[in-house]
Order: sequence, then structure tokens, then C-alpha cells
Amino acid sequence: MCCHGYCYQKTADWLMSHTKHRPQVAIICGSGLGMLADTLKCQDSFAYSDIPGFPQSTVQGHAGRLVFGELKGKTCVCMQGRFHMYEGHSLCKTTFPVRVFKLLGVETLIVTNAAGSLADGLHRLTYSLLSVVYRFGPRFPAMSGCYDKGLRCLAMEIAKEHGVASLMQEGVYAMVGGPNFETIAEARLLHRLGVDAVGMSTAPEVVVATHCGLRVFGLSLITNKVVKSYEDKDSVNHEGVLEVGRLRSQTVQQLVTELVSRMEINNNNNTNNAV
Ligand SMILES: O=P(O)(O)O[C@H]1O[C@H](CO)[C@@H](O)[C@H]1O
Ligand SMILES: Nc1nc2[nH]cnc2c(=O)[nH]1
Repeated sequence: MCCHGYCYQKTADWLMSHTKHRPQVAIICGSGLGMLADTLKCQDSFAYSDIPGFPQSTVQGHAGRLVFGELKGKTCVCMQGRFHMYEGHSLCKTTFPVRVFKLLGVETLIVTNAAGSLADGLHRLTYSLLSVVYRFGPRFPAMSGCYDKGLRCLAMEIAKEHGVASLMQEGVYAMVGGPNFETIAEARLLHRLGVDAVGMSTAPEVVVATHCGLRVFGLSLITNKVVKSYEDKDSVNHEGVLEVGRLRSQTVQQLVTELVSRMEINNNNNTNNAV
């Protein structure tokens, strides 16, 4: 099974021959949140440019490294940098790593992102829980349960224990094409549609992960308010998004680490060969 002539299996085989880690959990780090990967123990790390078939990151704040290692007793693989369609990647390149993760034996995908808030009660520095091919799954996959309820409840429990429950809200994330931020008319439209947070990523990864049977948890770090009024002089920029990511990275890191530590793993999905 290939994407633009490059085989998912070939990339998975290359990775399995270069690391002894067999990850159960994959984590995609959003803009400014790449330091999550730095906490993994016994790391094996690969630049995307060295991995056969892997697309390249071109966005500031997305380092372009795949990091394998241990987090609280679970084997994880972290993407320090994701692929966006606005970088010119096709849908299949944007989601290429997700299918590779499936072939590596991953069962759970954690997607994080930076997003702007549209909801009136969703302020800057708050977090929001987010609610293609026969080999990997059905032709017409259902998406109604794409964000795992058990993981959402567990994350909320952890947030309470850490005293940050008031910062954590469930909401609707919408992906727009980017790379431009919203016009005021677009912001108003999204708000009327019931969107709480907006970004330029994540949806394709979640669709592909759900299609191939991965359990998905999504976490948006709200980095800015989306301007909905012509009188509002605030304006968003990528540097500001990255800065908020840096400011809040430790809290995001703690939440994700605790979630990984406490999530149950089936261990019946790993069909891979040893190195
Ligand atoms: O979704 P992530 O990759 O976290 O990044 C978000 O932040 C960038 C804009 O500042 C866009 O790429 C948007 O999608
Ligand atoms: N589209 C969009 N993406 C973002 N990523 C981080 N903040 C924003 C935002 O306000 N709008």
C-alpha cells in the first residue's frame, strides 16, 4: 500500500530496523509543543529527512524529528512537527505517519495542536478537549466516535487532580486550509456554526487514525482569541502562537504524560518483527 509511490510498509520496516522500540502510543506535537518529545527516556531520534518516504516539515516550531522512547513505562513515538496541507502536502502525505504508526503496532494516537478560540468562554491559555483503502480499514469509515470517550474522561480526571480543571473544556475543533488566519467574516461564520476552536491541522490525522482502528485523543492548546469584531484591534501571528506554546508546554506535558501513564494498553495489536 503506497502513497505517491512510497510504501508505508517500507518506512515502517526501515524504522523497525533502526530502533528496538515498538511503540504502543504515538503523539503528534502541535505548533510550539514539540518539547513533549524531549521527556522520553532511552531515546532513538530520527530527522524526517533521514527516514525513507517521510515528508519534510517546513513550518517554524515544527522541528522535523521522530523520537522513540519510554514514557512512564509505555513505549511511545513522538512527532516533533506535523505536516499541514497548506505546506503543499497532499492528504496522503499529511497523514502518512499515522499509517506507518499503525504498522509499527501503535494502538493509541494523541494529537495536540495550537488553536484560536471562537467560543466566548474559551480564553487564551485554556485547553480544549477535542471531541481511505481496504488494507487499513473500511471504504466508508464512521467518524461519530472518533475521539475516545474513556480517554476524554481520564484527561478530565487528571486535570482535576492537577488543579487545572477550570482550564480544560470539551469543544468542537474545526480545521481550515490556512496558512492565513481567519478574516472577521470567516470567524463569525465558524462561530455561528458552533465551532469553539480553529486550526489548520489535525482533522486528516484523526480521520486516518480512526479509519485504521486507532484510539484517538485530541488536545488543543488555545493560544489566541480569534478576532470576531471589526473594532477589535488584536491580531494573531505565528510567533505569538509559538510563544504561548512555550509558556504552557509544561502543563501540556504533565497532562499528556499522566494520560499515557494511566491509559490501558491492549498489547494485542503488535504484530511486528524484532530488529
Ligand atoms: O495545528 P498546529 O500544527 O499545532 O499549528 C497551528 O499553528 C499554526 C499557526 O500559528 C498552524 O499550523 C496551525 O494549524
Ligand atoms: N486558523 C487558525 N489556526 C490557528 N492556529 C493557532 N491559532 C489559530 C487561529 O487563530 N486560527
